[in-house]
Amino acid sequence: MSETQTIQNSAEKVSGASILLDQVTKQYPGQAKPAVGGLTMEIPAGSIVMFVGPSGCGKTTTLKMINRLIEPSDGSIVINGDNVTGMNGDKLRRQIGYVIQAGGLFPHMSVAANIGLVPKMLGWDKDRIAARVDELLELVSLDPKTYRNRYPKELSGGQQQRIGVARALAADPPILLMDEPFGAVDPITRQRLQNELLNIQAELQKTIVCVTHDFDEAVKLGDWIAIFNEGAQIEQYDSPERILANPASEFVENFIGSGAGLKQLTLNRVHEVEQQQAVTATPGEPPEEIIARLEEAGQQNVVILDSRGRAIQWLSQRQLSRLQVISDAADPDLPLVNEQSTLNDALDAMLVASTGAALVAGRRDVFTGLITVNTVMDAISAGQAAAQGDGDAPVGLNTGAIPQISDNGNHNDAAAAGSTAAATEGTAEGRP
Ligand SMILES: Nc1ncnc2c1ncn2[C@@H]1O[C@H](COP(=O)(O)OP(=O)(O)OP(=O)(O)O)[C@@H](O)[C@H]1O
Repeated sequence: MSETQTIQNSAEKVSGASILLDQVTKQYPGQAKPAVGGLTMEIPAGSIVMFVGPSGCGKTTTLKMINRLIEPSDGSIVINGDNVTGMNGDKLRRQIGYVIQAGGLFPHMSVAANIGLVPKMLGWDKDRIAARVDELLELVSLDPKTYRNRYPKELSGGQQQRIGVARALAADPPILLMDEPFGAVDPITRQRLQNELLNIQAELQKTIVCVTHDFDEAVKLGDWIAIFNEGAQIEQYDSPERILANPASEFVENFIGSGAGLKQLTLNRVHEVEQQQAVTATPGEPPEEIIARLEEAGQQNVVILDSRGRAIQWLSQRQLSRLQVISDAADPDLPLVNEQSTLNDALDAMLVASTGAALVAGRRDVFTGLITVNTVMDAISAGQAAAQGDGDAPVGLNTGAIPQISDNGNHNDAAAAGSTAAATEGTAEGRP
């Protein structure tokens, strides 16, 4: 790939680019063993791939070789079919978003200047940069008027992290690399940021490679999870469902830890299951009219929505019958979940509120319906059954070149035989 080349976006809806690590090795000077040893790995366009594994196993080194912040000692990085190993590193990095813990923002630059950094380097004019900054602030759920002129120290940890994501997305790169992006925030903010990332991804379909220490985070965010052992040896590279249902080795079993059954709950998100419609009303509506509507619909409870369609109260017929007027006060204890929340989060919300259902909010927190305990239980059983099937995981191995793809789209027999032989010899092998 020449220095003037740019990464081409994939065809169709996916704006992400495919990445292939082709027999990549990193040997740091003075180290006995390579930090990354002969790693071959497909990262499909438009998917989220999570890197997990014990400390020092080579996750960050592998990530940083993709944008060549670390130069591989051997092997190549191929993006959308183009070998980028010889490309100018700075130019490559302007086309790959990079997010690190706590956002990695420049403290002396305003939010707008931080976000506009790469567009400015790319020579965009001022108006275009300003419009892009505002658009990205909206995307990460921060009001542009309030935040564009602030400095990083005037932001919470979660807000800094959002700006970090906005900055990485500024020039609309096809690839986003994230190194422990949510490591420095509290668990609730972390959950919210994870949900936001999933919302953004649903819209943008980037290729996201993310290093995390948190296996639950990997399960929640990943389309695919790569579990590495020392030297970036792949122990298993597969869907979260299948890793949980069929760990490839004792190492993976230990890594998942106890409670694999419960982790299944984090596999499904609220938007993937059916929601029940609810009777809704607005503040000021006469309670007796609402009761009449509930009776007609054969329902017990009504959801009160504010002027922006957000749920603020959830009242039973009995509560309604005692009220003169429906106020516009928001009940702080509502069992509220987001469409991107996991079923685990939804069950939690129901348990905390001692209710058999939770209220679901979609984009901009608009109420979309109810999720019930029964729906959650059914989804868990269905998920467990589905995880038993064989699927088409991307290739990940440390045993040589990527197997050739035959005309019918399968990896050919010779390569498959090679993989099997390697696996029998006890070499790390990503496909079960
Ligand atoms: N600049 C360097 N020089 C020499 N050795 C290094 C260098 N950077 C990393 N290493 C070594 O390479 C190995 C892999 O490090 P890397 O940071 O990629 O691991 P990691 O899996 O990301 O770890 P962690 O989860 O602790 O962040 C480690 O043994 C580390 O000590």
